[in-house]
Amino acid sequence: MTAYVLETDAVGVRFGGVRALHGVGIGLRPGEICGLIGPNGAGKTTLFDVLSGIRRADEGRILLEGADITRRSPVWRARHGVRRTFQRQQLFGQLTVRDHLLVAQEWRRGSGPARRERAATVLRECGLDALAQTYAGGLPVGQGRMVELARALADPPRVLLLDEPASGMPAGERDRLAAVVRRLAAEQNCAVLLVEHNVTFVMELCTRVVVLDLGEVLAEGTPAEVRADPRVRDAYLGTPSPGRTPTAAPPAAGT
Ligand SMILES: Nc1ncnc2c1ncn2[C@@H]1O[C@H](COP(=O)(O)OP(=O)(O)OP(=O)(O)O)[C@@H](O)[C@H]1O
Repeated sequence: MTAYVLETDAVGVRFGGVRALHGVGIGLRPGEICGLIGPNGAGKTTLFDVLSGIRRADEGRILLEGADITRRSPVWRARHGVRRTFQRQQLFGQLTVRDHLLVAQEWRRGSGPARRERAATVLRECGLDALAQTYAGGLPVGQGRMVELARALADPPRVLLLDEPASGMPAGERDRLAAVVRRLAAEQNCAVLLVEHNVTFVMELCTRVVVLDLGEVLAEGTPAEVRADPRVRDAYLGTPSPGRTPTAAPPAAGT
């Protein structure tokens, strides 16, 4: 029995001549918060697409608790607890915040009162109760991201993939986001994989970090190990060692 709840085995994806992912093998353990970082174009979103089933890998396999789910649809995966958010917000402007959480539970066909109670609990945990009746279309970006997180939690996930969840959030909301994610991992044993360009946020929140560069895993380890790795500094952290030009602008620190 594998220790991983979700893992990739030698995953490869090509876009014509571009090798977006090559031989990628990562594993997520229940209850861990893992950061996924790397320069623009490293393959982070493509990996999320493959994990959530939106894109089919050209090579390799995706395993959920050891079972091959490579050919399973995004809906199947979501119903088996693999949830994600997107880099670009995906809210329904004409629905209220609360309706987003009710719709997310619809497929279970549980009782209406139970779903409403669950929605109220999650809204409270995410600090959104005051916005329950607000239409999502008018929300500022940071609050919109929080609603996306709440929607992903409405039906408790086993794996949560968060694509730049803190972008556009003021510091106070970022703290709440971090608290919600920590509780989810610690209390519900959910595995969290988080793409984020705010390196300070990643290093503080995550227990492990995977670094992608040019479609391959460049390094992985604790935040301290990854920060100290000269290859990561060269490729991403913006402190190149002599003789190499960084492939991307240095990421924002603490913004
Ligand atoms: N639909 C597509 N068609 C062609 N090439 C693509 C497509 N999607 C991604 N790519 C290419 O695949 C590579 C990986 O892109 P991806 O978006 O996964 O990187 P990323 O690490 O998420 O980047 P960013 O940090 O900018 O979001 C890049 O070279 C990108 O240009």
